[in-house]
Amino acid sequence: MEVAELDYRAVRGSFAVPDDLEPLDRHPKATPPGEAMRYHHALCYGCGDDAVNGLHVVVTAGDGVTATATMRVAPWMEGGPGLIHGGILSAAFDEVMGTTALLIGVPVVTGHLEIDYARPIPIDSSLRFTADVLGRQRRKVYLSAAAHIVGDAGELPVGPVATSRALFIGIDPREHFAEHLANAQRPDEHQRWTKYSSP
Ligand SMILES: CCCCCCCC/C=C\CCCCCCCC(=O)SCCNC(=O)CCNC(=O)[C@H](O)C(C)(C)COP(=O)(O)OP(=O)(O)OC[C@H]1O[C@@H](n2cnc3c(N)ncnc32)[C@H](O)[C@@H]1OP(=O)(O)O
Repeated sequence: MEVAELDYRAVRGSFAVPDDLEPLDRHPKATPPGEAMRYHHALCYGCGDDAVNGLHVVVTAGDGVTATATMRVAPWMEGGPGLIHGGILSAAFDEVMGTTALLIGVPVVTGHLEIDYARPIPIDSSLRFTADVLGRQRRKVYLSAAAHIVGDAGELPVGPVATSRALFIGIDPREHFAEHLANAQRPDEHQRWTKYSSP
């Protein structure tokens, strides 16, 4: 089978925050600071309580357009011996920032995500994330985040173990997810997001 060559000039991915950002407001109904942000469904790979193979990230709203999050690095997340797999960490950043964007009242999907891996992250670590909405332009929402290993006494070390930046794109969930709903593990749970009834 012939494999089409990827034209890298056509790849849109880049992270550059534009100069002419629109004013950013915390949505009046956003989760109050200090409370858990629970917007996804119970089987969400990133945050769902019922996702047996999930990350179980817990995101907590902060002040303004910021949030914090926690995740324990479980043994099944191993990549290099004794260390977290880099793709798992990127999924955690994706979840944290995609949820943080909801503070401005815009449901989003990831358009571009980039990670800098600064230090190895051991299995059994507790990670603490901080995330900020940097700005928006039309449907484009720009975020950054950092991860620290929480010490035994709950303290944070000086430098982050990883940092991330991402561009998320605002969507209408009813439109965006409609044609894929039949593949959901529990299609009935998504009725509030979709305008079509499940099969
Ligand atoms: C059923 C119920 C579920 C319950 C939850 C419902 C509520 C949802 C709430 C919250 C969910 C949050 C979940 C957070 C955690 C997980 C997040 C993920 O992992 S999401 C999965 C991975 N991401 C995708 O699967 C996207 C796949 N891509 C697409 O679907 C499209 O490409 C999409 C929607 C992103 C954009 O397509 P277009 O046709 O709508 O819009 P265009 O015009 O192409 O882009 C809009 C603007 O964005 C720029 N843009 C788009 N992609 C870009 C990129 N990669 N790099 C740079 N710019 C990009 C464009 O240049 C354009 O910019 P200009 O306004 O013209 O300036």
